[in-house]
Amino acid sequence: MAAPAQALLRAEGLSLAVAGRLIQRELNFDVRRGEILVLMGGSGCGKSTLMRHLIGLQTPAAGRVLYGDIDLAEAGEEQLAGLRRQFGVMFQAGALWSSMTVGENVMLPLREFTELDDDAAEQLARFKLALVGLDGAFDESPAALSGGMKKRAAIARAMALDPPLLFLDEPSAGLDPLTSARLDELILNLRDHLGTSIVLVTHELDSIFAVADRALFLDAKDKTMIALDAPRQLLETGPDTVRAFLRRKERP
Ligand SMILES: Nc1ncnc2c1ncn2[C@@H]1O[C@H](COP(=O)(O)OP(=O)(O)OP(=O)(O)O)[C@@H](O)[C@H]1O
Repeated sequence: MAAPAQALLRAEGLSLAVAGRLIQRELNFDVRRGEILVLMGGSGCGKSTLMRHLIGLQTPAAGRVLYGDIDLAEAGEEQLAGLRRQFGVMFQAGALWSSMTVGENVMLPLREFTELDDDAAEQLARFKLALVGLDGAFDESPAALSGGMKKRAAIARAMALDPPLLFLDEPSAGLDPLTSARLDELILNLRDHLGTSIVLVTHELDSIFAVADRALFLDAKDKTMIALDAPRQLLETGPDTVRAFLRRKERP
C-alpha cells in the first residue's frame, strides 16, 4: 500500500537487525508532513538503527520503508539520489570536517548536489548559518566552536538543500540544559517557519515535551514499538513502561 498523502514516509512491518541480531520487529508508523516525531526508548533499543533504516543506510530484515510509493530498498540509483535530496541528516556525532571551515562544511552538500557556482553556494551557506544563529562563524574552524554551536552548524549543513524532512540523532547529547533548550527552539523554528518535518532521536525529557507532536516508543524487551502518540497523552494513557520513562522526573 502506498503512503497516505499527508505522510512523507511510512514504515510497514519493518524489522531491524544488526549483525544478524534482531533488534526491533513489526514497526508500523508514518512521518507526517510538518510534524516533529520523536523516537524514544531506553539505551540500545534501536533508535539510531531505525533512523539508519529510514534513510536507507541499512536494509530491513523484513518489511519496508516507503517514500510516497517508492520502496527505499528497491529504489534505483537515480530514484535514491532524488530521495536523498529530500532529507537532511545529522548523525549522533554531528561531526563537522575539522580540516574545513564551518562555512565550507555547510557548502559541501551544495557542491555535491547542486550546480551552484562558488559565490552562490557561499551566499546560501551564509544564509543557512544565519538561520541557526551562527552569522559570524563562516570562516571559523569547527574547533573554535562550542558544543552547542557545532550542533547548530551541523544542522545548518543538514538544511543546506532545504530538505522537507530532517533527521536529527541526539542533537542535545552532551549539551547543558540551556543550550539544549535553545536547540529545541531552533528545531521548532525550522518546523514552524520552513515547514520542515523532523524525526528526532532524543533521551531528553525536556526536549520530548517541548518539541514532539508525537513520540514513538521502542521497547528493548518486547523488541517492538509499544506506543505512538502525543507525549502528554502518553503520560496520561500510555503503557506503564512508557509512563515510567516519561515520569523520570517531575514535569512542569
Ligand atoms: N555496528 C554494530 N555492531 C553490533 N551491534 C550493534 C552495532 N550498532 C548497534 N548495535 C547494537 O544494536 C542495538 C541498537 O543500537 P542503537 O544504537 O540503534 O540503539 P539506540 O537506541 O540508538 O541506543 P542509544 O540510545 O544508546 O544511542 C544495541 O544493542 C547495539 O549494541
